Amino acid sequence: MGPHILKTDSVHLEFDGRKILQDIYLECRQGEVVGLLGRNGCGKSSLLRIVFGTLKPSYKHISINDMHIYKGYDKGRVAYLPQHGYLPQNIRIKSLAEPIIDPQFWDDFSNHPIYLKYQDAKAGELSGGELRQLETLICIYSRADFILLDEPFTHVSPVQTEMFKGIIRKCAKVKGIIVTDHQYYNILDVADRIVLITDGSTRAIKSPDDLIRHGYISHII
Ligand SMILES: Nc1ncnc2c1ncn2[C@@H]1O[C@H](COP(=O)(O)OP(=O)(O)OP(=O)(O)O)[C@@H](O)[C@H]1O
Repeated sequence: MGPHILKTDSVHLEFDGRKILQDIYLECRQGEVVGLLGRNGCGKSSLLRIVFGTLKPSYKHISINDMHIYKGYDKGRVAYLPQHGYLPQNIRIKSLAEPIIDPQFWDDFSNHPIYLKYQDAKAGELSGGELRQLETLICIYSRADFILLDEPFTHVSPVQTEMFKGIIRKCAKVKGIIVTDHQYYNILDVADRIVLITDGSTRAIKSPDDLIRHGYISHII
């Protein structure tokens, strides 16, 4: 069997009569990193939440290998790193992580310094940045076939960003990963393909110049 393919199509999302998403096609195959870009408020987080299953639009069609799925999180097929924390505060990190982490990546995860340091601590005992690091690692190394990452680079130091990019590339050898962040240069670096959301629609980006043409960046740094 070929690589699994997650397809998201025909999403229609409105808030209070305001159209947010209307002409969406987003595909992700196991083995690739798809970068999702777009201006503030264009609907990137909403789209990831729709794929994960925690936001219900008026219409959507989501499938894995052309089999319709209702909620990405069912059967753990899709994992999602939200912009804001998701780990419960009062359970030890070790107990939280063990059932979530993909066994093929357990050695990588469990030897990571942040896990070695905090495996017996509870989420509430970590600093904001440390917690973000740990949450991001747990999500990327999770058992899901498809990983959705919402702003993994935003609250971490440059050296952590480089480390995350390496882990994303490694895990994407066997998983499909969709990642969004306003650090677009890191997205351009880590992604195999770029999709931009503008005016409620997805557009395939072929070169950084397309990002200028669509008004997402004014120049390339
Ligand atoms: N629960 C809600 N009720 C009303 N409007 C909402 C709700 N959630 C999101 N929106 C609106 O939908 C639009 C898309 O929001 P979303 O968070 O998906 O954007 P985004 O592209 O992820 O933005 P950013 O880059 O700033 O994080 C925004 O205009 C936002 O105000």
